[in-house]
Amino acid sequence: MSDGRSGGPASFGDRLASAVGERSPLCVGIDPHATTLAAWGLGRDEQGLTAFGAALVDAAAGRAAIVKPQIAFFEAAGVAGYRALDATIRRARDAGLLVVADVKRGDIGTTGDDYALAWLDRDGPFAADAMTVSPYLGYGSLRGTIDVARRNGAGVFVLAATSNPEARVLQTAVLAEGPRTGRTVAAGIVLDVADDNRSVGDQALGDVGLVLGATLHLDDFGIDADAIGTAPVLAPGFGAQGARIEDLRALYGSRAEQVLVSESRGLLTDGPDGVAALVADRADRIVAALGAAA
Ligand SMILES: O=C(O)c1cc(=O)[nH]c(=O)n1[C@@H]1O[C@H](COP(=O)(O)O)[C@@H](O)[C@H]1O
Repeated sequence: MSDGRSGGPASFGDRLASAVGERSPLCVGIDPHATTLAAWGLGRDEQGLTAFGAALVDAAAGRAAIVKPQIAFFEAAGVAGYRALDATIRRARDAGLLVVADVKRGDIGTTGDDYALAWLDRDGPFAADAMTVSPYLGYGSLRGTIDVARRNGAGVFVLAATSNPEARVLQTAVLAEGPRTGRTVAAGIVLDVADDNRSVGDQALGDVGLVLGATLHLDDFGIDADAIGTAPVLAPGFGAQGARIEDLRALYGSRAEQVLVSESRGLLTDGPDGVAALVADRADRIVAALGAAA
């Protein structure tokens, strides 16, 4: 890994910007659902999960910036699943892909620090480039996690407005105290993340990203797209959950260029041999959507 300006590892934001520029802002979800494994003739065991991961990684290589293994589907197979996950992450890194571990971790500070070391330490067991984290124990509880990430040239994606409909009542609630009084919970998180990225200078993309689902309208959550600042946006919800790549600009406005279009099940419909064509289709459609007038 090349050195960054401070002599440490290159930042996640800079590495992500390069990966997007070289390939595309597509994030290929690696979600080995039991039903898909069965349909593909694979077992929910080390061999089957490793084969699934390899098919997705090989299809993503050269076209996607990043892959996102959903840890739940590996964890469901226990220790064997974690061995398959390890093989999948290594294969992705060897292919030049960035990896965001979709673990949705979040705990009190001292506990959170060890989650971060487990997933993001460059010499740690998984050494992913980024992980998803939940701020619902308070944004401040993520401080140690973000510090570990930055020290390792890694990043985090903070859940702000998630794609699932049942999140809305919580994430649109209005804060009654603190510096973000009067803002929605989701908008408060967006502002906290933007401040965090601003605090480390002038990277084109920050190391602290946001999860803003593509199934919702930012306005409905009280979020102003400009407030996102330099945060990269992980946007699940395309494909199986109904969002359309063609709506990228309508959904994310001034920040559409910072969005990682994330799709999982939608890339699995044509079997292992069909993934590469679907990945290419999505990458082309993103380029077309971003090329279209705002
Ligand atoms: O953090 C995520 O990736 C995530 C956040 C969110 O708001 N909604 C969401 O669906 N996800 C994840 O994104 C993936 C979506 O999968 P598909 O609906 O099959 O494309 C799953 O792994 C989800 O856990």
